[in-house]
Amino acid sequence: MTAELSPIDRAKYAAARRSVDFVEDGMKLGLGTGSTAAFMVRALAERVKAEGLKLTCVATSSRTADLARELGLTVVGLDEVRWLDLTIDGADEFDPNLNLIKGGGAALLQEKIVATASDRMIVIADAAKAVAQLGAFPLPVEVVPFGWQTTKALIEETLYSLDVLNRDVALRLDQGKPLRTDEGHYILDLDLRRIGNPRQLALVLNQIPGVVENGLFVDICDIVVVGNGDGKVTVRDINSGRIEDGQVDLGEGANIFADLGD
Ligand SMILES: O=C[C@H](O)[C@H](O)[C@H](O)COP(=O)(O)O
Repeated sequence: MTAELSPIDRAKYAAARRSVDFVEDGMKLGLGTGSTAAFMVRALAERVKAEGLKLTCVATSSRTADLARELGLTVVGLDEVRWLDLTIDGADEFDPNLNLIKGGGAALLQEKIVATASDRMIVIADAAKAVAQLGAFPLPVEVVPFGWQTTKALIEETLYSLDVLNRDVALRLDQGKPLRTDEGHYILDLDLRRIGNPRQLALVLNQIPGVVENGLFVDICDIVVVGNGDGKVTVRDINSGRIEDGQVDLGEGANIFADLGD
């Protein structure tokens, strides 16, 4: 079954599978959004079933909440628990300092709130998401629909004042209409090619009226678990500097992949 999966999906599964080893009984857990996070939710549900773990989960999107509930996980609102032990989520890019671009799946707002309210954040990714400098992936910025074109112009002016050379800003569409986030906002994708100073850009963008949040996660992620198509995984902890290599048995994913219909 796993042989039919693309190498990228095997890499995502490997990272996801390894990440759930960090989950302990009784934890309050943040569940990320996206294809890698979906593998994690499935791997987590298998562990919960097999070991009878008692977990309280907070989802970062309606999609993740639906999937987690469907798989029998207990999902509550963030305000019911206030603080989480751990959040596991995907990313669109991560740099050597474990700063991230997130929001490719339009869930960056809830993702940032949940990750910030967690003792630790683990990012799970295939190796292609590792970059020397953030920015090849267009940076998602969530804006309110009211006056969004004015907000877009203000963002462009701000990028100009920061000497950002490439500053293409595009409204994200879904079937020809502006994509709406779970909160009803729009997403502007900033194609910047290179982000020299993610901390500065994140702060400046959030000063612009109409901007709700941006997809730069600076100093939020603690651990990255990087998966490869052959099941090899590397765990890197930015706080301790520890790097650990391991291997995930891709055959263990057979149930999960079968559920996906692959
Ligand atoms: O809004 C979506 C999230 O930030 C995702 O975690 C991110 O886009 C990575 O998604 P995927 O695992 O599908 O590449």
